[in-house]
Amino acid sequence: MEYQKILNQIEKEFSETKLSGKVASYIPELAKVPPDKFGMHLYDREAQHYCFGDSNERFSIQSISKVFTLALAMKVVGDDLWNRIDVEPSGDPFNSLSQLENEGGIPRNPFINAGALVVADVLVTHFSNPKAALLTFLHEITGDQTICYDDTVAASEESKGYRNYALANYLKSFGNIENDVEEVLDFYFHQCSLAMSCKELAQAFIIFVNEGTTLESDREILTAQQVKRINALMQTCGFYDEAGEFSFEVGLPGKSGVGGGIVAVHPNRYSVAVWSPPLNPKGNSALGMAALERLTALTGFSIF
Ligand SMILES: NC(=O)CC[C@H](N)C(=O)O
Repeated sequence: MEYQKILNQIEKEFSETKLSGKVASYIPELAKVPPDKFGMHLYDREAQHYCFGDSNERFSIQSISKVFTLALAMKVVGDDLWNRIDVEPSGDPFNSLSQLENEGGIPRNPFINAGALVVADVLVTHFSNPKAALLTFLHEITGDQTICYDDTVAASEESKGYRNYALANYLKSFGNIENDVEEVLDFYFHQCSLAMSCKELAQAFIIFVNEGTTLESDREILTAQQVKRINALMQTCGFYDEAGEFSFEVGLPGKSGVGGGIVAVHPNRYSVAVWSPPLNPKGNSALGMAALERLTALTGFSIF
């Protein structure tokens, strides 16, 4: 498959496009990111790299981090995790509070903020230094020791984190947060602040392409069964109330973040990351979704 040709075509097609959408501003630091950044990186199972644009520039991965924390939590607590979080699409925005009341404090899935806060709580319970444990995990799967948190972004989100404070306190009132709310939120804001490039994200997500094993170092990080479950969750819940639309347009499991990044995987073929900061009304990168739609249209295959 001539991936580089296809990527070049996507870059060309969108170079003239007038950007729609708005850069996230509820986290003040994110509002400073230039809206015209655009990059894409595809990494295939033969360990070949294809890219264009700003694919080597690090950006705030935000909710994409929820895939990493979920993977780590599944490794450390196994199926017990599912006593505290469900695996159903929410059909609601990522930061919604409303379902929690009717559903007794059990979040619909691990990718909405409520679910990710419970995952964060699991990691805070399990590790004496959860922030260091998450970095070690990322360094292991990417082989890159320089990936780290952006403390300025974490502090910026904390300063305006009213909704996540509300969610964490509400979950705690149902007994679904074990630790101190401040400690869980500090971990959560840091995981969201992780700075990674499209290339690094595509490399990290290759484990979801390659049955849980890294390509270059051949390390088994997750079992094939765990990968099946995480890919299923990305497919059904990775884009909140736009998960159906992403499936319909792109046809791959994936995860977005309000920093404008999207990562998607084609099991057994490739992982791909795209970055364009302006978001559509559902909080997903507008250009990123369009570019991935072109990728599966031009290659002629998706998982369906
Ligand atoms: N969808 C996202 O990327 C949201 C993550 C962001 N840190 C928040 O909690 O609001």
